[in-house]
Amino acid sequence: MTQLWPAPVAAGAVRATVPLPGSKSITNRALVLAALADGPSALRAPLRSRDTELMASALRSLGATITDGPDGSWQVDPADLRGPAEVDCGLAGTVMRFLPPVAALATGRISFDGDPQARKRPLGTVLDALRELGADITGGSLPFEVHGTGNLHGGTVTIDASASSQFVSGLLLSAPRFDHGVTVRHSGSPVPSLPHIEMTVAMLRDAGVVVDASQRNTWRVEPGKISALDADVEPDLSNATPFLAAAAVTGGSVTVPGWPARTTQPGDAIREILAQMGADVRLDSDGLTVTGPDELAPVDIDLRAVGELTPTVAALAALASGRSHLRGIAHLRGHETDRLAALENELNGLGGQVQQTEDGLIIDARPLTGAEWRSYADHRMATAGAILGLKVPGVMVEDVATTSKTIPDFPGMWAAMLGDSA
Ligand SMILES: O=C(O)C1=C[C@@H](OP(=O)(O)O)[C@@H](O)[C@H](O)C1
Ligand SMILES: C=C(OP(=O)(O)O)C(=O)O
Repeated sequence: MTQLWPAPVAAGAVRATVPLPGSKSITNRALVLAALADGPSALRAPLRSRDTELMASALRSLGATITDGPDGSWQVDPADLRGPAEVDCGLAGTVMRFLPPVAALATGRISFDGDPQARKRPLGTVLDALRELGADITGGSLPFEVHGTGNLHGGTVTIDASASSQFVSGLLLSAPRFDHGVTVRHSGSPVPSLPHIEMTVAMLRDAGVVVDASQRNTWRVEPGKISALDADVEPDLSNATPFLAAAAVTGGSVTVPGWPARTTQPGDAIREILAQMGADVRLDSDGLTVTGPDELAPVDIDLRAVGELTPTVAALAALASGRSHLRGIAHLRGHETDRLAALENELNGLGGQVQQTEDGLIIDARPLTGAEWRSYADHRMATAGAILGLKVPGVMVEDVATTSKTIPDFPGMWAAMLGDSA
């Protein structure tokens, strides 16, 4: 039976301070680097959610030791990686794209599978690239098998990464351990989510790896050791966006403590987006504080670099005045679900007026009425439904539990934020 979560309506302006768990993208990169490093690593304040637990389980099954520290940290002891092993990717893009190169560096047979929707996500580009770099792989999408020999030749490979920046990040993260490192060249329509590749490059450099990213669409990683990590994981700024949106749509004020002054996380772009929509946005020693206006202004915006913010921005746009145009996000059709179709269907199901374009969405704000809001196993669809429910009575979010992909207790955090105001 479908489980429906009655999204709470805000009784008034939402006022709260909301601490956020760690970044998914940083945690899963750190786990991969730590498992390939030259000594034991410590990760403080990692995200503990489905995507990161799946990454940790997979690395454990390959031989790494990952243990819980008393303060919620993760200690990672690398080891010689070996199969046979079975990797469950769930619906995590980071697991299905970052781990095949790691598996190619292990010995033995390593089989990969995931959720039914994961089998539809683009992946063949990574597997073909690994074959070109010397790996033995059977299959072109989930499920597939890597037959590791303990090392990989590496070298130069040209790929089309227009469907996902994770194709590039996955190859770069393991590349210091390839015999000849790697040079990845992109050829095709523009690569989405470039800040996520910058995050990969920055984390490799922090671990002492030499990376040349000076030429557009080309990344070179030199072979060499990966130094053990001793790292504090930043709060997840993309997961912060539904909470900040709560302030924006209710004329309230929400503070997220620990917002980094400088970051490679694309979620930082929410500051500019909310300011453009008329919110007051302040970053100071308390963190990031967003205060909503009486009415949000529509936006015309290219989200290619920050596509994972789209469900939040679409919910904001549906509650703003006038027409918004979200562009540059055709690749969202290969995310957890086809997010353009899902947002169009569900917003129109509430009485909205939304249409897909070739590379985005046109959203005309209309008075909305409550109805079932389907999540399509997509955590960010579920949180978008929660944002809408603050202002639209009767929004029933199907499968809110899917938020556990990247947030351990979203309904609890949402209720805590609303306190007496729901
Ligand atoms: O590398 C990462 O951690 C991510 C890269 C992006 O993927 P795409 O480039 O496929 O959009 C982003 O949307 C995803 O949530 C996380
Ligand atoms: C696209 C996303 O996830 P994934 O890492 O599974 O690609 C996301 O979190 O919005």
